[in-house]
Amino acid sequence: MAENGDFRFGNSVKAVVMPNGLPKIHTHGGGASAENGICHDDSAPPVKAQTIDELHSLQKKRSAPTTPIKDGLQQQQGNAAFATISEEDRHKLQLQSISASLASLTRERGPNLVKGDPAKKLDTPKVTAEHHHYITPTISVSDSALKFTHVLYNLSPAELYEQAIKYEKGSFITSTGALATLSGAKTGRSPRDKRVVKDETTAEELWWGKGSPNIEMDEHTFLVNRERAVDYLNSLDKVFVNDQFLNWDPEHQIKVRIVSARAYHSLFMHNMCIRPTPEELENFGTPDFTIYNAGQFPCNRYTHYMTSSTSIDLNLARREMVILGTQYAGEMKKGLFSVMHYLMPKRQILSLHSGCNMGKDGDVALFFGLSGTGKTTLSTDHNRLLIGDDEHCWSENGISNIEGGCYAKCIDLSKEKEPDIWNAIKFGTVLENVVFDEHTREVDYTDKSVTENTRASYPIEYIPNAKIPCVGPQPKNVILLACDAFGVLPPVSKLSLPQTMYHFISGYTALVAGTEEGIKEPQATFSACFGAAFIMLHPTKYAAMLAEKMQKHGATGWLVNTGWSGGRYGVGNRIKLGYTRKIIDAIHSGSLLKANYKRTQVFGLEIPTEIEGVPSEILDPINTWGDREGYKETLLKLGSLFKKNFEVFANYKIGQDGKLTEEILAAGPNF
Ligand SMILES: Nc1ncnc2c1ncn2[C@@H]1O[C@H](COP(=O)(O)OP(=O)(O)OP(=O)(O)O)[C@@H](O)[C@H]1O
Ligand SMILES: O=C([O-])CC(=O)C(=O)O
Ligand SMILES: [Ca+2]
Ligand SMILES: [Mn+2]
Repeated sequence: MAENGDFRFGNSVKAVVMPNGLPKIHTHGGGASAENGICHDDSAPPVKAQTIDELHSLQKKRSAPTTPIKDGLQQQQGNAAFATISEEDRHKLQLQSISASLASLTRERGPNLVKGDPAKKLDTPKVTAEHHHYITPTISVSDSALKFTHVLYNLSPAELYEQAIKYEKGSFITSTGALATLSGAKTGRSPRDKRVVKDETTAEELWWGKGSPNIEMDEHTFLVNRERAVDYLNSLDKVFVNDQFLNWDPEHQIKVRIVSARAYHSLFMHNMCIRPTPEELENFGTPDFTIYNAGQFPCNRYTHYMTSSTSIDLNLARREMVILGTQYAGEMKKGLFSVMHYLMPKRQILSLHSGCNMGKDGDVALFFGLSGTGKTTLSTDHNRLLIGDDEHCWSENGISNIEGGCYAKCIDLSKEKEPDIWNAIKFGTVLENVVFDEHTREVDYTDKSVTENTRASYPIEYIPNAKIPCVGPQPKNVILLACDAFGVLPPVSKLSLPQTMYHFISGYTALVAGTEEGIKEPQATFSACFGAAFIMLHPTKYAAMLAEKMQKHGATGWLVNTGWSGGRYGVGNRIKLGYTRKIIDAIHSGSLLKANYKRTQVFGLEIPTEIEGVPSEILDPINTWGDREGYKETLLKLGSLFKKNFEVFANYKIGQDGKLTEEILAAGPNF
């Protein structure tokens, strides 16, 4: 026993004072422990290891089964070629595919890849190493051709936590188990740095010019940036690779690959995209779309078109996206959303910046709105099934979520008002840019020290009543959310179809720029289709599809103001979330459809006179303003902002005959 170097405390321990003054601990040799009836800690069976290394090797067992080997019959039926090959070959194919993704387009060969963490020394990296050959290697190899890049492929959240905490500054575990991270200098998206390759096809198909989010770049510049990102990624010791899916409708699902430099990015996408089962992963094959996220590595300002150190580049023909100079993870999520806004309409499927939930009776509601208007907050509803909080497709099959997770705003998050989101912030959840107590690691959700755009990204199944698979039937209600900081839009109005189209194309919200001190002017924002930053085609294309689908399926449109009441920002207050929830309940239940309505001035909106659980006097905003003149003035001001914004759309025809266009124009403010 003593020879093994262990020692134990007991009444037989003798202290002998050593020359250095410290007592030497002396223990009895074996056998004597039970003698005096004192239970020693060797009463448990001894550990089944002779060395520490051996002990550690016992701790981990091989990962859960890959697909069970299919029986002969299934194989004959042509059930996936992958099932017939050995695991080793399958890994080889996977590495080959990743090496092809990461290959430079100009060098003779792709990077040397090896699977696994470089920190875990592998005896024989050559065995699993894989590179992608273009032509036979020549003698003129560069240093980069000699090094290995480790691939951390579809790691689990636990593994990604370890990577983040060990290697990424600013990564911590919060008191509820979430992974707190910093996204670096950028804490939001950079729409002015998002470029799209303009080629013969996209020049025709996409929306370009004033108001469009598609800032052009040429193919060559894209390749320059792509090479820069790929070289950067290959220069690292390791890269993270996620192979995942988008769209819960199996008929229109796409396969995406995300190559990134940070565990934070890998965990974020693990949460946000649809997670493949081990079997689906084995049969993944070649991705339909690939993101190269070089994160902190900037673009070269000498490169044509570059106006800052950040560039987010989309190439639809190559089905690739390159991210340079921003670590904000939302860039990947919303970049893929842009891709869906191109691919889906080609298949007559409408892509939507909306939340979606479903009642127990199968009634589906969509929640449109710009950032911060309440899509996530209101679609996450304890009494209903959550289909998704941000991105959906509307097809002949019904509604399907594009994503596998949610991305909730956290500023001022409270357990009482948003219990489901609060409880979703646990192990596996990425918490971006929040501030926490350095000792207890309790998050202070009111703290805006890093940014106001603090976020939580979690898998959708963290919401207890998530609807898995995330699909639902044709929608019954289409709810347009606006956070009106002017305080003149009614808390709820029922819309005609042309009005729904008018407000969908307008895409209005108004937030306040600086919320810190003093009263600042609310800033009206108009963003076509409630998501101009992500659409690829002209807004009227999406609007026509929405009109056609709403008409066909008899959906009712609503406009809900989740913003100010009782005066503009600085005078009034934001409508209580509890009231907005009651309004939404009345829409879902169908009771609001049967209410009595009156028509408002200027916007011509139909507003109900009564809603259960909501004080009737707030339903018409004029009642809540002390200053009636101020109300009228502000209402007219907002009306003219709407008119001015809509001017650019006045000349477009919507739908086949253009009849709807006249009706839509007439459905705007009238004064
Ligand atoms: N009456 C209200 N209705 C809805 N949300 C409210 C209301 N009052 C305050 N809020 C707050 O407004 C915010 C709405 O943000 P939410 O995350 O739902 O935005 P979102 O529409 O999902 O935006 P994004 O597209 O950026 O994710 C939440 O922080 C919520 O607590
Ligand atoms: O994309 C983001 O950063 C967050 C989001 O959902 C939006 O802005 O609509
Ligand atoms: Ca959201
Ligand atoms: Mn969003």
